[in-house]
Amino acid sequence: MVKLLKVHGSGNDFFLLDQTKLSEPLNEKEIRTLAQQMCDRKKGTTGGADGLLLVTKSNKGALARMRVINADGSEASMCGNGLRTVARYLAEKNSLTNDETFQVETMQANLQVKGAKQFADQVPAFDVEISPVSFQAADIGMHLDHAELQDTIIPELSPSLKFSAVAVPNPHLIAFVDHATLAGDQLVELGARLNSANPYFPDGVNVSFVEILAENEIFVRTYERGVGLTNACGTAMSASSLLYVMQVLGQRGLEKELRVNNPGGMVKTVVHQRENGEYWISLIGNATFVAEVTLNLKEAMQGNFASLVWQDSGEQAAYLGFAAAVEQTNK
Ligand SMILES: N[C@H](CCC[C@H](N)C(=O)O)C(=O)O
Repeated sequence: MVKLLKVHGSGNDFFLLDQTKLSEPLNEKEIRTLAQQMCDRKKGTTGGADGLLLVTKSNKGALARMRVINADGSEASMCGNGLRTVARYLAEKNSLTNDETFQVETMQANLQVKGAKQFADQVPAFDVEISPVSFQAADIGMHLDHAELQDTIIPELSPSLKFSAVAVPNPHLIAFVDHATLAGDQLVELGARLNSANPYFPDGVNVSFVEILAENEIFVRTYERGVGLTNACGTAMSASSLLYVMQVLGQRGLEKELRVNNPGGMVKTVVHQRENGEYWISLIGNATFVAEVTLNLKEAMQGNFASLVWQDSGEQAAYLGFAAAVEQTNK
């Protein structure tokens, strides 16, 4: 029997598995199969998840490495909401204090993480670095007639929406929209189209619609590659904050705390610029441990969850109270 955690950041939910605790680490095929079986929203007895987060040893001097496996078994380079929960897991595992900064290795970079002030009673929060940022079509996997895309109409995608594209390093396609468009069907239509066989983003892309609510406040809704519509996507909220600062606020938006609402709750972001001009983003939000899940990995890989034991942490009730209060202030 193996212990996993069911975790979430803004309702973007994952199973977290510490591979270093297994006597025999899973191979690539087993990892893919486990993610597909456990994340299935209909088959799993636990309601599934958006993905699987794997904690492994770092070979690049970080405290540990995080791998992100989407619900369909594909691997993402990063996960902002997931990284907050992995940061909390590692801080607790290594008995670190809340303000101690440490590094987590991800596919493209070692990222700085640290504890943050809790969002509410029993709603612990973490602050994680989102980087590297690139606007180059090649880094985004974008095959349109543009080397970069900033606030531009692309008739093949929509006759009226203006799109921007950025890798953070997950690939994101983002449009600022009005409320009706944010809430309408277009996001799912476009997300589904660009994440099945298509000439523009052959490897898929995370698609987000963003509504500006106030000077320091936006709402982001995302259709994720490898998953579908999610409650929230951390890298999408970071990418959207960056574009909002670049295209709307300008210099005065740098180093400023933004409030980013999403269907699963709310996070805060801060956009920074290094001396060499490169941008990076701080993503600050809840890191909730919903339950400890004990199961037999071999059985789970076959979609058999009969011997699974679910031990609730009680944190989710506190999170739901917080999310309800956020929704109330948004009305
Ligand atoms: N939900 C994650 C991102 C997953 C990205 C993934 N869907 C992909 O790029 O394939 C987040 O909080 O940042």
